[in-house]
Amino acid sequence: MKALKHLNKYFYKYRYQLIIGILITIISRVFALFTPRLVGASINIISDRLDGKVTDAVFRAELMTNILYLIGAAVIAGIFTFLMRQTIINVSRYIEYDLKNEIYQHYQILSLNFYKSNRTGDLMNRISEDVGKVRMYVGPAIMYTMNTITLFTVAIIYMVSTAPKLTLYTLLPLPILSFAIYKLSRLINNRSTIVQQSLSTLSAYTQENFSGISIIKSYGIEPLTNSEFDRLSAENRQKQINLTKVQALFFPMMILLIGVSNLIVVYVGGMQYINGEIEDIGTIAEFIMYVNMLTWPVAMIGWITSLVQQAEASQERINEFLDTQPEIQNKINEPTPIKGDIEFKNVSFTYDDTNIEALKDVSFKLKSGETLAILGKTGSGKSTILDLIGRLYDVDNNSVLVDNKPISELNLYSLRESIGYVPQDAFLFSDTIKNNIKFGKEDATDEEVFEAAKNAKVHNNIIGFNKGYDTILGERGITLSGGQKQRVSIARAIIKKPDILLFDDCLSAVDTETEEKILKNLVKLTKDKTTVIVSHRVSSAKNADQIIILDDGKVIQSGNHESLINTDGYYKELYTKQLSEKEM
Ligand SMILES: Nc1ncnc2c1ncn2[C@@H]1O[C@H](COP(=O)(O)OP(=O)(O)OP(=O)(O)O)[C@@H](O)[C@H]1O
Repeated sequence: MKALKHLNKYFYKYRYQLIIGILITIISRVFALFTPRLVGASINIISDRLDGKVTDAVFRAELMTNILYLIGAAVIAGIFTFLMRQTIINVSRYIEYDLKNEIYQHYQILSLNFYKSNRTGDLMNRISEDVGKVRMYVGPAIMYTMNTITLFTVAIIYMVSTAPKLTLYTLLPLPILSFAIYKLSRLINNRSTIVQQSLSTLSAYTQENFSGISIIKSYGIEPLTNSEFDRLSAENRQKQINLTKVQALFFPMMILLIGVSNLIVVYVGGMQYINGEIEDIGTIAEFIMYVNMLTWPVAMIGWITSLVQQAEASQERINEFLDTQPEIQNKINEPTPIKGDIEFKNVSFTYDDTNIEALKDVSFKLKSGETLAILGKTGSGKSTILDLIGRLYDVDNNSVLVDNKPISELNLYSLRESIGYVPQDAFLFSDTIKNNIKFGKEDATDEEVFEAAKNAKVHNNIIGFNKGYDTILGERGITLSGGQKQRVSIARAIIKKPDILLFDDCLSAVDTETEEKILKNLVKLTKDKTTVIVSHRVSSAKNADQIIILDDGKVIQSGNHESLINTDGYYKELYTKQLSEKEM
């Protein structure tokens, strides 16, 4: 139960609703338990009438009163049972909502490394499946526990006061029932977990195939994917059948044990009545009703135990993530305005997970408003420099400085707010084009959106779509071309008007003519902004104040366009090669 302690703060938050819920549960059960007593009393009065002990008038009056009480008790018990669900189950839904938000907010602050070491499916599972299992503890488990305790306490008081010996015999099979249900529930849960796992394998496989459908079609491997799907599906079917087998045992077992209890009541109760140990025949009817009312809650004890065990396991998995501390911590609470000076002082950086030394002794200094272009072969460390400027990873020795301060001494959120980042693989959300651009500035007006799109040279493409800026992208909508995606992504960054702009090879899918036009616009827009452009093309770098060339994490050349084209080396070779390609 240690892991479930995490939920105590929520129980405290909803304490009043829970207390009311518990009181309502008690009231509903007390009223429900009037029924057996009233049925017993009604049979007794019938028996008395048959024996001539009461007059017809008394018989009619008493029977009628009992019937009215029975209806009244059933109605009240019904209303309170409704309210019981409305309070306790509602609280469980509130707690489920709060817990999901807590987990989601925590996910948001965790560092990139966390996302690399955990699979997306697992993150999703913990926030949906596991939270669902925890809710079963918060809601149904608590509700049925209260239900069982109240029902048991009141019923046993009534039963012992009526016929103590018969009570003992009646209750004998119940612990066996509870134990059997517990065992069965565990078996059911184990098998459902196996079914869940096989379902997620099946859906992960299907999802991946749908995403890569164009590859599957162009390679003509549909028969292969069909037979793999068939295999996974057959596996899942077998697991479902195994689960159904044990599930099918649940009700027969309950019916068997209720039957045995009923038999005991009829047999032992009948013998006691004949022997004169119990006075009224109505007691037997009353006890049969108790047995039937108690069987379900007793079975519940077994079920609840297994629910709590599952919730405990799920909460443990949730806590494992909630206890994970973000590697990148914000140490400064007050916002720090950012000017945009950037300096790398002999920066070396190794990725923990791969042990790849991506940067080796890299140094450069960029004043606010200046532009730096980074060129180099693939895998030479260019994107890593941008990641370090956005503090997606921390370097050990305070060697990355922004505004002359170690980057870790700036407010993390101020830093990130001041950055407009265009990644290498433009990611667009399944939303309208307009909202995708406004992502950079939520309160942007339509005019600002159009202007950003014009500067990114994508406006004309967008207005060419039937729904223009309201065109939905992604799975539910149209697919943009690689170059269009990159340009929407640029518009998203420039609409923000950030102090620092980071472009990661974001014009690679754009033809050179459009690139030229976008770069022209960017020169105007980034005049007073610190800009870092990663590229494989000289055309993107030539206007920069500074250019550095990386090779295997090291700076092998630096300078500006003029100086570099006059020096033998990577830049000059690239320039000559790209110039001749252009002329061809
Ligand atoms: N998140 C990461 N985790 C571990 N290793 C990484 C990570 N990102 C990059 N690397 C490694 O670090 C090295 C530098 O990668 P980086 O992405 O900075 O290169 P790049 O110059 O931007 O390459 P490209 O031009 O292909 O985009 C590569 O060897 C890469 O495999």
